[in-house]
Amino acid sequence: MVKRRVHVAAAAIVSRDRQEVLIARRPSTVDQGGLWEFPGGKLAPYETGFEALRRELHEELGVEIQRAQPLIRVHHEYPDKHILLDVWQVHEFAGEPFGREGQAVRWVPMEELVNYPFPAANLPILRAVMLPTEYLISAEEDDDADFLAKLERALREDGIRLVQLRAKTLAHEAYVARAEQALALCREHAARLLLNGEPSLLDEVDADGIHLTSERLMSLERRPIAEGKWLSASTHDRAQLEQAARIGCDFVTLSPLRTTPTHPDADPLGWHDFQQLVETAGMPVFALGGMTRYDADHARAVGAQGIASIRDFWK
Ligand SMILES: Nc1nc2c([nH]c(=O)n2[C@@H]2O[C@H](COP(=O)(O)OP(=O)(O)OP(=O)(O)O)[C@@H](O)[C@H]2O)c(=O)[nH]1
Ligand SMILES: [Mg+2]
Repeated sequence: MVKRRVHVAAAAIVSRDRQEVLIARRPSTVDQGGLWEFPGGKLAPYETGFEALRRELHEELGVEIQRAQPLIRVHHEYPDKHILLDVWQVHEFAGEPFGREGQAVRWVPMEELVNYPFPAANLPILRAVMLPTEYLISAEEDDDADFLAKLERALREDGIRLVQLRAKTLAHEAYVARAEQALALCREHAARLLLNGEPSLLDEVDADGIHLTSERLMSLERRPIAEGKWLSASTHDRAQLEQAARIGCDFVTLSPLRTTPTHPDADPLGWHDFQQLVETAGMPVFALGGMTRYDADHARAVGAQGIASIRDFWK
């Protein structure tokens, strides 16, 4: 049997302060009734995703979208159909949203989203909504004071909210000590800190998660940390992306987009191959390798969550 292919446009409407997101409950009489969802619906013939989004949000919530940006595309196999969820982050709209079709509609704080039952296809969307568009990877620094000053600047001036502590040259004790300091600073700025290293590091430092090197990623059989923590990984090709999905990574970096001074011999992916790999990744993907924040909009346009960088944020 050839499965029906359904293309759906859906909206993550995020409050101005980025603290809350609007969700709606599907009426109990329809497919997946009673579950919560991001408002939206199927594309009509000849409609683009964005046109469908505008029409559906008018029909379902009574609002007019003014500014939206692609957030994530999720392919999902339901028993009876293949569904493509084409999700947009809505930044500006006119009107006061309400359930025009009688459905419950609610603004929910980001960290409470996990308490609402969503369709199976929605997990990557929840992750994408909660993540920022910029992922800072820290540079090697010999001195703790220099390290903290640069991290503090990035948090304060660049508004960084997601940090990976990468420090290959530090011995274990020194790494743990630096991680404690970085964590305190990140907390002050409501930023999340992931530790690049062994998953067991979380037993020593109560950071927000672990970032796996691609080598460590490939050696694992299952997710090595609790669901409540974030798990990210470095990937470079389809096999690694598939492994990341298999063990339940929350998001990944995919590199190198461009050649960089740190990895001069690596073959760059370029935007075309990057886009193809991201399309079926099934989780948020940060573009890495020669990226600056000026690449973030383009990265989003080809399906990425945003950009990851050392150099652009480490000053
Ligand atoms: N809108 C929306 N649909 C979702 C989400 N997650 C998810 O699996 N779906 C599925 O995508 C499909 C979208 O259908 P829909 O019922 O919203 O479509 P629609 O508004 O055009 O409704 P209609 O067919 O009654 O006119 C359903 O099979 C639904 O279960 C989500 O977050 N938002
Ligand atoms: Mg709908």
